[in-house]
Amino acid sequence: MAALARQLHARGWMDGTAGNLSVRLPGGQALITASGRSKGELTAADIVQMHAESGLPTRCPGPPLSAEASIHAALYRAFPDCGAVVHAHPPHTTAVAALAAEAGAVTFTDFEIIKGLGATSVVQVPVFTNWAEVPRIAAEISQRLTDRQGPPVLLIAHHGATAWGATLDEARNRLESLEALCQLHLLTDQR
Ligand SMILES: CSC[C@@H](O)[C@@H](O)C(=O)COP(=O)(O)O
Ligand SMILES: [Zn+2]
Repeated sequence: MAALARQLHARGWMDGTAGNLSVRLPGGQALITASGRSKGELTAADIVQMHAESGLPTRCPGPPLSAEASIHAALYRAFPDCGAVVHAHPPHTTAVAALAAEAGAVTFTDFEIIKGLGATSVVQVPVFTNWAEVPRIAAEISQRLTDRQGPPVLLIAHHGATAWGATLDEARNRLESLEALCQLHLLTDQR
C-alpha cells in the first residue's frame, strides 16, 4: 500500500495528503490508510484495520481511519469480489468530474483505453456530488451502484475518483486508464 501511495503521490495524484487506499483481508476486515497522512511517506503506523463492510475501526483508540472509509466500505458491500480500493485526485479526472457535476455521469466513447475499464467502445462513469458529509456520498454510491455491469470506477464532482478491483494492482490499472481517458476527453474537447 505504501509503495503504491508513493507512486501516485509522485505523479501528483495524491498531493497534500489527498487520496486513500484499502485492501480487504480474509475474515471480513480491511486495511486502510489513516486520515491526513502524506501519501508520499506512509509507514506501517499509517495503516489502520477496519471492518471491511461497515468502515468502522477494529481497534479503538487508534489512528483515525481515512475520512472516506465509508466509501470504501460501500464498495466492499456492493462488490463481494472487490479486494482493493484506491481513491486519488488525478488532475484530468478531477477536471472532468467538475465539468460533469451537473450531468451526474460522463460517457466516454471509442478510445482504445476504454478497454482498461472493461468496456468495448462506450462506457458511462457515474459522477457523485461531493457532499461535505462523506457518509452521504457513500449512501448514494450504495443506492446507485447496484448494476454489476457498470465500470469499476466512479467520479466525485470537483474532487477526484475512486477505482476498485480484485487487487491493488488491478484498481491502480483502472485508475490509470480513467485518467488517460479523461485526458483524451479534454484534449479532444468532448465536454
Ligand atoms: C487534502 S484534503 C483531501 C481529503 O479531504 C480527502 O478527499 C482525501 O482524499 C484524503 O482524505 P483522508 O482522510 O486522508 O483519507
Ligand atoms: Zn479525496
